[in-house]
Order: sequence, then structure tokens, then C-alpha cells
Amino acid sequence: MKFSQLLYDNVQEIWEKTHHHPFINGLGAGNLSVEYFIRYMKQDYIFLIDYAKLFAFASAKATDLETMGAFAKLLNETLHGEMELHRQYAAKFSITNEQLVATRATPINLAYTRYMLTVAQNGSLAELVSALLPCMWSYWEIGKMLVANYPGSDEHPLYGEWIRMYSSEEFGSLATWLIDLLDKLTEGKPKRELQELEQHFLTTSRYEYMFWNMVYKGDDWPV
Ligand SMILES: Cc1ncc(CO)c(N)n1
Repeated sequence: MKFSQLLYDNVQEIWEKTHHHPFINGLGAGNLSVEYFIRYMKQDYIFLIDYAKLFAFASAKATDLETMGAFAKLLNETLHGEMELHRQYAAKFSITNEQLVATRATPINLAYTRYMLTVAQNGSLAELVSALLPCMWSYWEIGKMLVANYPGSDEHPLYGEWIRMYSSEEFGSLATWLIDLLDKLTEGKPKRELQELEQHFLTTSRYEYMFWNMVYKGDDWPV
């Protein structure tokens, strides 16, 4: 069995629960409160700044030029593709770029990004990829699930664009590339090392769920 299949099986329950979360259902059904979506968009924007940095770390840790270039491309895509989607949404709600970057991270957002940045700074490339893979992979799964289970959701005037981005073949091919890379990086690795990677993947899958739940509930600093 491929290592990525083992990772997938380990988190099936968590991802399944995410697919049934009211925030995700609201996106699919098109009746998610705009207030909640704005909350998500702002938190996700600052999340993506740190997420982009992970690709810079990965590029530096790569041992061949092709991998180095692929991570540089991902860094670029995040800054100018994915974050542009957020900037366009923000503009619709009259939120300026200055206001977007000034968003204060909630405890869960901060904990999630600190976790990944710590792995990025101290861990191997395989560790880093294991920690960041649930971001890309779980979003692609959500995108595909929404298109399959909520026909026409990708045409929704507000949420359609979001769904089209994350269900797109282009996004899927980036996720697939990362999955394949991790399978290559882990070939022949001892069980003890693999278990550490499984733990990273499980932890950030949990954080992904918690991120959705946080923006739905409006969790923030209590004081
Ligand atoms: C929290 C989070 N995880 C993953 C993605 C996908 O890149 C995103 N935009 N935000």
C-alpha cells in the first residue's frame, strides 16, 4: 500500500466529518451566512501568508532543481492565485487589502500555522510535506464532494467561484503532485519515521476541521 493511502485511511473519519460540517454544507447548498463567509475569508487570508512561507521552506529543503522549482511555483500560485481569490471576495464586501492583512489570527489559526512553521523550520522535507498536505488534499476533496453532491453549487453567484477553484483540475493536479512527492520521499523509510509523519498528517487534518468549526462558531480570543 502506498504511504499516502495509509494517511488517507487514517483520517477518513475526520475528513468525512468535515464534509458534513454545517459550514461546508452551507457552501454547497448556497445558504451559508455571508457573515460567516467573510469571517472565514479574513482568517484564511492571513493563514495563507504563513502557508505560502511553508512552500519557501520546502523549496529551500528540496534536493533537486525540479522539486525546488515546483515549490517555488506553489509559492507563487498561493500568493497570486489563491490569495487573489480572497482579495476579490474581500473587494466585494468593501474590505481593503490593508484591512485583510491586519486581521488578527484566532487561537486556532495561530496554533495551526505555528505548528506547521515549527515543522518547516525543524523537520525534514518529508515531515513538512506530511504536515501541509492535508491543507491542499482536504480542500480538493471538499471541492470535488461539493460538485458531486450539490449539483449547480459551482454556479452559485457568491460561493461558485470558491467551489470552482478548489474542485478544478489545476488545483487537483497540484494536490496529486504533492501526494506523489510524499510517496517518493517515504519509500523505504523505517516505520518509526513514518509514524512521525502520520502524526503530522493527523494533527493538521484535525486543525483543518477545527478551522472550519472555528469560523462557523466565531471562536476567538476570550479577552
Ligand atoms: C485553512 C486552509 N487550509 C487549506 C487551504 C487550501 O489551500 C486553505 N486555503 N485554507
